[in-house]
Amino acid sequence: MQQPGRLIGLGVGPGDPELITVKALRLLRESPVVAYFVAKGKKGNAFGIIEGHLQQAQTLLPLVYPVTTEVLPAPLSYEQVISDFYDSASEELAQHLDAGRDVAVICEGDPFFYGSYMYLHDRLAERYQAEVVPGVCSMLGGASVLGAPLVYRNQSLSVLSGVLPHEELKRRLADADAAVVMKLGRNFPKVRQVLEELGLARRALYVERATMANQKIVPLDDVEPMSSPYFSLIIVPGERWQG
Ligand SMILES: C[C@@]1(CC(=O)O)C2=NC(=C\c3[nH]c(c(CCC(=O)O)c3CC(=O)O)Cc3[nH]c(c(CC(=O)O)c3CCC(=O)O)/C=C3\N/C(=C\2)[C@@H](CCC(=O)O)[C@]3(C)CC(=O)O)/[C@H]1CCC(=O)O
Ligand SMILES: C[S@@+](CC[C@H](N)C(=O)[O-])C[C@H]1O[C@@H](n2cnc3c(N)ncnc32)[C@H](O)[C@@H]1O
Repeated sequence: MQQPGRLIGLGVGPGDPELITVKALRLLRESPVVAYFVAKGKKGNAFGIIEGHLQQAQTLLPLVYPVTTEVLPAPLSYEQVISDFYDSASEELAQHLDAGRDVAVICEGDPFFYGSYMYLHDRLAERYQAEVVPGVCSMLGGASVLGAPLVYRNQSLSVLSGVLPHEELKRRLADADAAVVMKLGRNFPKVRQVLEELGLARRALYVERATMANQKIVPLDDVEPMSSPYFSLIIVPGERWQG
């Protein structure tokens, strides 16, 4: 019987192509099938990071999100559409794995840090051998380009989703020594408002597409509310410790 292929979750870092690990690069080059998530009509951030390393013989498997920001007509629900999408993407991968081919799923940043790969992993890792290669995640790429040490001594770091409702975000930020707020995009105006209400806006730093060629660092006050892209984050660094 044919030995099944390996499922490989491959972190490729936050954007700068030099921030990929030696191991990820080796496994990328060795994988006959390379899968990647991508929004409709876009090139894919993860794909853009590694495309220069691809060889002709490799099979490319774009996994195109059926929806990211679009409003769905009733009776479709976002959760159902997304869950069906992960089911069918998993089956597509399973066909290659059953045929003995390794599949590398390339992931922007780290695969297990808010990565879509997790949903494939949850569906497939019990059936196939799975290997995950960590990547430099966006908040660490962000801290480095912002020149912002994150946490000193005994401080704790809160990683928050900008999708949280106003009051919950406020409660969690009020308690945090240091924080990273992910998933800005349309959530940006709410997040900035919360930071202002807590008196944290002056400490907060904002970056779009950290470490990518089109990276943009803008003072929080100057960000156009509706122009913040999904690939942006805010860091509230821990108070400097006079060590
Ligand atoms: C709905 C929404 C809300 C939310 O974030 O919760 C959401 N994505 C939104 C927008 C959006 N997503 C993307 C773009 C194009 C970006 C561009 O190309 O510039 C845009 C913006 C646009 O389309 O304009 C692409 C994308 N998405 C993910 C990755 C990375 C990866 O998968 O690794 C990549 C890059 C792939 C690549 O290119 O490499 C991953 C995730 N995105 C999810 C949800 C989760 C999956 C669904 C689920 O299961 O719920 C998951 C897994 C995160 C998770 O589960 O935490 C939010 C609407 C917010 C709003 O309303 O404004
Ligand atoms: C679906 S999560 C993917 C996170 C990724 N797996 C990681 O390890 O960072 C997408 C969110 O990560 C953040 N993000 C990812 N890459 C980024 C980058 N290069 N610059 C700024 N934010 C980024 C944004 O907050 C975005 O909404």
